[in-house]
Amino acid sequence: MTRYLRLWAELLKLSWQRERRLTALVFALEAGSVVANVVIALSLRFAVDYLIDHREPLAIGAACGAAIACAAALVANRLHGLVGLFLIVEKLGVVLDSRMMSDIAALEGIEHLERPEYLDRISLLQGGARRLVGGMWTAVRSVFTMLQVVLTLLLLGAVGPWLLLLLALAVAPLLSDWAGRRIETRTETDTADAFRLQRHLFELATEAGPAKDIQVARVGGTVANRQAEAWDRATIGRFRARVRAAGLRALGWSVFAAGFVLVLGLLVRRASTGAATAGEVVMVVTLAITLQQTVQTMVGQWTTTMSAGLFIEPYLWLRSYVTADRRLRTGSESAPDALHEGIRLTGVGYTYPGTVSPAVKDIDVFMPAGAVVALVGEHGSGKTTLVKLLSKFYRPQAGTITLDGVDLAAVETEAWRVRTSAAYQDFGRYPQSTFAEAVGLGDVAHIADRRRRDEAIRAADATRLVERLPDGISTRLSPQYGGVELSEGQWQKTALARACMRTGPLLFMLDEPTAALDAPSEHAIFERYMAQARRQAALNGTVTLVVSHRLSTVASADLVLVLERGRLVEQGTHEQLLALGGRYSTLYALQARAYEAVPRSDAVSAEAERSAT
Ligand SMILES: Nc1ncnc2c1ncn2[C@@H]1O[C@H](COP(=O)(O)OP(=O)(O)OP(=O)(O)O)[C@@H](O)[C@H]1O
Repeated sequence: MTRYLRLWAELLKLSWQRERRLTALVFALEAGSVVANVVIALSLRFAVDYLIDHREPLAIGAACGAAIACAAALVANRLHGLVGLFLIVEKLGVVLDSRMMSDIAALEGIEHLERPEYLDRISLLQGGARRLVGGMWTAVRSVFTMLQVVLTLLLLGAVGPWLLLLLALAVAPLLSDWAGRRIETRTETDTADAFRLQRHLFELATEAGPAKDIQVARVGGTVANRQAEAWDRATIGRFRARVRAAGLRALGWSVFAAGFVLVLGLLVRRASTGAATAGEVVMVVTLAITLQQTVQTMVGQWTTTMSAGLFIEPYLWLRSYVTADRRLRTGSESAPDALHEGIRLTGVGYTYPGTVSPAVKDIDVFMPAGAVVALVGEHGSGKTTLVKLLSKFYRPQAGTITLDGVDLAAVETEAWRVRTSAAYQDFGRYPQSTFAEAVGLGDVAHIADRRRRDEAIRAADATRLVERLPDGISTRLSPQYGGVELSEGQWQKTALARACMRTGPLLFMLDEPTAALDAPSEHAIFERYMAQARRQAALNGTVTLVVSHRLSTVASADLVLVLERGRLVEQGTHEQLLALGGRYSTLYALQARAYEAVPRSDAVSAEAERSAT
């Protein structure tokens, strides 16, 4: 609870700093509403008693006081709804949302996007900022509600201390709601994975890409059934929890209602014997109704506050995750300006969290400055993992990576990222941007540098692609944003051009950059990269690391690394590896035979395809 209180205090401070006047207004409205309710009860009491005593002017004055207080309470409530809920929650929600986004973006690693238990929390946080701020405001309101309860009880106590019994009765609905909320929250967390699964399956069946696979494989029915099962698992569980919680709440309210009837009966009996005045009876009835409404409000506020816990927990988790990430940040040294010796991996090993076998193990390799290094191997052999380790997305659990003898872990991650360029296998697409922006994002500091962008486009063999776009580089990359839909190969060329935006990286990584392109296209692009890599190498010793499945394409690399089940099994030049007659030469011979077997007509159409792109 202290964690929640600390968070609310922080959010309140934020509200005060950002929206001082509105925050003050909300506080004034809350206080006004509390005072107005007390004034109503007291005014009604005096109005009735003065009336019975035949002091009409005073009775009229008291009745007017009640009417004015009533109107003020009404206006305060309406205004509060507008100012408190809309302006503050909306405005602060936006601030908090962007804070969360920058926190997530500032994380060095990518585990939070890959591990299901982290993803669950991140997906809960999407759009949760308003609920968080709303929860804080509800907590503030409940302080005023409690003040209302205290004042109401003081007035009731003044008539007869036994009337305080009403408070004890009011605890019943609060307790029952607390128990109900616990059941609901627990079930929501337990069913979060089923909920995520059903959403994923729904998207799978309704998005153009996977829908094609599903249609061809004729598994639409299976996907639909699985989605329905996951949906049932999530919703039936949640429905049952809600029914149980509703039962508990009904019980709590029944206890309160029964006690309320009893207390009122007793009071009427006292009035009939002259132990209480008629004005007091009216005041107690008014106060009892206020108390009942206040308790109901309190329960509602409690429910809202606690349901915000669903977002507070992941939010607090995110903050401690971000803090831990910052603490774990190893590097403080700046990245070198140029590589003179090269990049060395010594005994590097990494096992993904939640898995048993290492994705890469005992990797010992030296990539000399200026070298073009090809990384080959079967699917799942650890190529991408190595690329991610070199990008500092993960920290090696064993061994070290050094740059000219300096441990990469000691180099500040931000500085290292600025000195790397990469086209990853699962590259980003940015469909809402223009082609120029999608390329320029590769080096935001130079996003408007036309010369650099044109060179990047040329290097990625994307000049003809731009010529075919209806608005050239200003074309938006999605029909939804008034642009065009790119093919997979065209997206890949865009990602490649983006990777070429940054000049002078120390490490240039291309993780299957041309997988969606035809062989001649890949060959042409690779040749161009090789020329560019050599130029870069001469300038600052750039190491170019290319992951590819087409061995013929990477044959001219200075060093070929062959990975098998996470281990580096062979390394050398293409010729050395062929002479070795091991894994590489077998794979190469297999691929060469397959190419020889391609009928000429296919080769011609591949060439024609290339010309058309
Ligand atoms: N995020 C992850 N969580 C758990 N295991 C993973 C994750 N990413 C990869 N792996 C596992 O690590 C191993 C190496 O994967 P990696 O992606 O590095 O292989 P790869 O050689 O790049 O494969 P491909 O050629 O298919 O891209 C595989 O067994 C894979 O299942």
